[in-house]
Amino acid sequence: KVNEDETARLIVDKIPEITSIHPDVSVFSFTPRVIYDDQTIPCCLAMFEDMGMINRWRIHKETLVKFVLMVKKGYRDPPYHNWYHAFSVSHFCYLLYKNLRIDQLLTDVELFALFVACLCHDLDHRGTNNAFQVSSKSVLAALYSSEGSVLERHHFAQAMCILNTEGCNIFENLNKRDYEQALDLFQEIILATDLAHHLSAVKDLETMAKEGYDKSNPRCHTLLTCLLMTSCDLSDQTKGWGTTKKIAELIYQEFFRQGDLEKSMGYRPHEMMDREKAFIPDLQISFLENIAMPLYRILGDLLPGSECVYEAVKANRDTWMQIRETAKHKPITHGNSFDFFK
Ligand SMILES: Cc1nc2ccc(C(=O)NCC(C)C)cc2n2c(-c3cc(OC(C)(C)C)ccc3Cl)nnc12
Ligand SMILES: [Mg+2]
Repeated sequence: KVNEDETARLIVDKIPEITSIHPDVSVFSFTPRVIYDDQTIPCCLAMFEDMGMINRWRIHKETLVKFVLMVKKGYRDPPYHNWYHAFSVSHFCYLLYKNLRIDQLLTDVELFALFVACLCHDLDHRGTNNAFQVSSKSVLAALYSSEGSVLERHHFAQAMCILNTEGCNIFENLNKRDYEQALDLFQEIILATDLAHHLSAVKDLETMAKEGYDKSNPRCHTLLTCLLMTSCDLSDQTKGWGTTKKIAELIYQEFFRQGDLEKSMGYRPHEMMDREKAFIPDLQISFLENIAMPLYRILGDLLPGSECVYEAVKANRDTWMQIRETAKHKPITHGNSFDFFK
């Protein structure tokens, strides 16, 4: 439940000038996770404002405040897939807008749908993945497993519930055409955060990177919007080593809890979810080499000026390789997988 006085204060207070949140808030190296929890909503309002979305889409401030508050409260508190993940993902979308002028490649409806999708893309995440929904016969699997992307369909459904809540529909003043397009894009972008969907699109993304972006081609718009969403989703990997290390701790806390659940259900968990088998440096090196680096490589090919982002991800992969060498030369410890995080 959204408490009244918190809403009232946010509505009465002026939306802060974005640089008053932090002077470096619009540079790629800035880590949004340093922002205090009670500053995250004012920062979201400031990002909407700074991107000109409040005026462009005639969003009532009260509606925007209620919407963002409902979204923040719509996240549970697993180690990784919580509100701070959604907030940091949304901040990277703001960085793409401020630094790479993506407003010259996408329409303003696509940009708006993308930023709102960043905020909502993991709503009500339980800290377990799609495979677990099916193996545990969860309610979500019962609802969505026939179509696939079980979690992502739920995240979208939760977002629609918020938009359909009295006084929370930030799309309400869009004309009919923009409204329908925005909601279609919104769903498509959230479904694009399913890793399986991304992996099936990589070939087409690589072709587009080679042939170049054609602004008049609708397929290019769809591919780019999905690529920008997944780039935002993984953006913790584009910061310094301190963030990469901290995120690995959170992700494997979440993965190992799922593995423990799977063991208690009589299943043998995936190695990356088994705290007794996982060797995190190897797992992170393969995730960065097979998923993250190719993704930001394509982004760098398509968006001049974003090469620095790819270089940051590569540097983090290199650091994991150093960690791996050191950890491998240590005597086998029978501690748990987080030992080298000490
Ligand atoms: C630091 C970091 N390590 C990860 C290590 C492994 C995996 C994983 O699922 N491996 C499964 C095997 C079959 C490949 C994901 C990881 N991961 C993600 C992530 C990305 C996702 O999909 C998009 C955004 C489309 C790429 C979807 C869900 C998640 Cl949790 N975000 N950060 C991470
Ligand atoms: Mg997700």
